[in-house]
Parts: sequence; structure tokens; C-alpha cells
Amino acid sequence: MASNFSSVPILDYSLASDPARKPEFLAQLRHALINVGFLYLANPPVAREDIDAVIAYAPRLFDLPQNTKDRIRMANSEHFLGYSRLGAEITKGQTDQREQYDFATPYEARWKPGEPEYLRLWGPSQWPDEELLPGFKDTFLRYLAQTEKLSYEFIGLLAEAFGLPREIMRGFYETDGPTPHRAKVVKYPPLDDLASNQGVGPHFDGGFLTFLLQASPHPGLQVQNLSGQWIDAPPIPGTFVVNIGKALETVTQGLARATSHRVLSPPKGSTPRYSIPFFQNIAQRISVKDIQLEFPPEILQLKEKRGEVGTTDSVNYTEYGLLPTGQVNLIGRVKSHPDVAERHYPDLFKQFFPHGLPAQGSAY
Ligand SMILES: O=C(O)CCC(=O)C(=O)O
Ligand SMILES: [Fe+2]
Repeated sequence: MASNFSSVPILDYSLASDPARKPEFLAQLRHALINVGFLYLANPPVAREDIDAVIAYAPRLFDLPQNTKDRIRMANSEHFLGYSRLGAEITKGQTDQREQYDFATPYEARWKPGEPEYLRLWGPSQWPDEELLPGFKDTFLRYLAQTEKLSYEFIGLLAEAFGLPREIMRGFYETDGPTPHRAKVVKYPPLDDLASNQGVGPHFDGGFLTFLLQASPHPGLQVQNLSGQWIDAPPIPGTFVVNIGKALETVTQGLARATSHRVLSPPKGSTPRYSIPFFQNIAQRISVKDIQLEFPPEILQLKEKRGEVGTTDSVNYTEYGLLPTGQVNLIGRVKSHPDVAERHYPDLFKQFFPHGLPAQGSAY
């Protein structure tokens, strides 16, 4: 019988460090990974004062004068890092109604001519001037470092929940150098003057795990269940929303589900919604088919019990079976930010946009 879900489960991270209650946590985690693909994580090991501080900074980032935001626009960056104006991003061919900054964990650009083009994707972030937003960069980096650490601890717990050794996933990210991760600070304006209510259109996340901080009390995030219905995932203070990306779904042979999700714009007259997603990545040169995980048969059976996953409204990621992760990432960025691609990756731009820049979808 197909299992389905009508709400997103809440897991308490403090159980994971209590030996007596860890089995309970792992059982809940296994259920959430296999049957839902989303969960709330209460009591995450990220300092509350840093969480509160990044939440407080979010509106201030967008209240900066337009010309100072544009100075660090994404189009400047071959790493697709920086500021994107409202309406600059495309999901599934439609314009998203959100304004955002993309930042990454610290990373020195390493690409050299002759190496694969996708290695150019990662490099330093563009930060707002310190005088304009004192303390933001340091606070955000501290937040990123803690969230990154949590993401690796969580991958260890995921392995345990699936009956594997805790360290088995390391091969995906411990390679010749650090694996960079991306985060965004996002503002969804209310519907008043928008062309549509697509805050962000239906999609899967690409990488391993996403840790989403809902940074204002607005609902709007929705998750698609197995029969295609949209289920609300409203903010719960003090939690992260954790979900699975397509790379992790692929390496776990579909045990951990990547679940389609979207954000609807806040209603007319409302204040803006803010959110801060962190996207855990894996090493760029690795193809997900390079490492085969052997799951115990009784775990694989749990997937059969789930039944067929119904249709989703999201784009798919069939490339993961074929290409290095870095190339899959780069293609995703090109499709989402064609104007940045046109400037820095002209060949890929022509391949995906043979008729030129779409009417919408220009970061600048
Ligand atoms: O803003 C949110 O709540 C979700 C954003 C999201 O799904 C994404 O950026 O991938
Ligand atoms: Fe997402």
C-alpha cells in the first residue's frame, strides 16, 4: 500500500546525542527520509544568537539602496554568487517573484585553463560593504560554518538510519580540497504588484541536503505529497526545514526521497516573507554513479512499501546518472540565471537558450 503524508514530521535533534533515545530518532529519520523527503529539525546545534542575528539581518540586506545592491550583482560573478533583482530567476521556464543574495562557504577560485569548465563555478562570494551592514559578513560566515558542520553530522545519521556505517558517505565530499556549499538570503514580496504568485516554482533541490531557515512568520512553503497534493510547511520557530536533493536521492537508490516543493508569494497587503536556505553540496569531480552503496535488503524493502511516487510538477535531474556533479550544478545555474550564463559561459548559454535571452530572467 502506498504511504502518503499530510504534514511534515518534526524531529528533535537532541535525541540523536542521547544514547538511550538515538534509536527512536533514527527510526523517525528513516520514516521521514523514505516516505516524506522533508522534516523539521528542532534543537539544531547552531547557536540561537547566530540564528536570531541572521534573521534580523535579512530585511536590512534588502533595504540597502538599489545601487549598492547592484554593485554586487550576480552578473559580475562567474561563480553565480551575488545579488539578483526581483524577477531575475527562472524555475521551470517561469519567472520567480523573489529577490535574493547567493553566498557560499569560503572558497578560493582554483580553476585553470584546460580544466573542466564546471570547476569555475566555485569561488569567493560578493559581500555588501562592511560599513553599510556592520557585522553581517562575520555573522553569516559563523552561521554557515555551523550549518555546514550540522550537514555533515546529519549525513552520518542518515547513513546509520539506513543501516550503513556512519562514515560511509565521506567519499562524496572528502576529496582533494574543501567542498563548497551555497546559501541564499531570499525576500518574497507580497502579491501587490507582482506578475504572478510564483515565489519560487515547483522544483527539486539539486545536491545532498538542504537546511532551510524560515526567517519570518509567513506561510508559503509547500511540499508535494505522493499523490501530488500540496501540503503546507509553515514556519516553526527554532527549527530548520531539512529536505533531500536529487544527488542524495540518486546515491541512495531512491531511499531518501527528493520531494517537489514551491513557495507561494505572501498575500496582498502582507509584509514580505524571508528565508535562508543552505544547500549542502558534494565534490564537483564526483559522479554519483562512482560510489555504490550496499543497503541491507530489509531497508530496501521499506522503499517498496512506500509505493510509486506519483507525478510531480518539478523539473527532473536525469543528468545525475551521467555527468560529474559539478557539470550538473553548472547546468542548473545556467538554466536559472541565463543572463549570468550569457556573460560567463557563452557556449552553454547558446546550448540551453538557442533563441537568446528570455524576455524575463535577467539579473541585470
Ligand atoms: O524559501 C523557501 O522557503 C524555499 C526556497 C527553496 O526551496 C529553494 O530556494 O530551493
Ligand atoms: Fe528548494
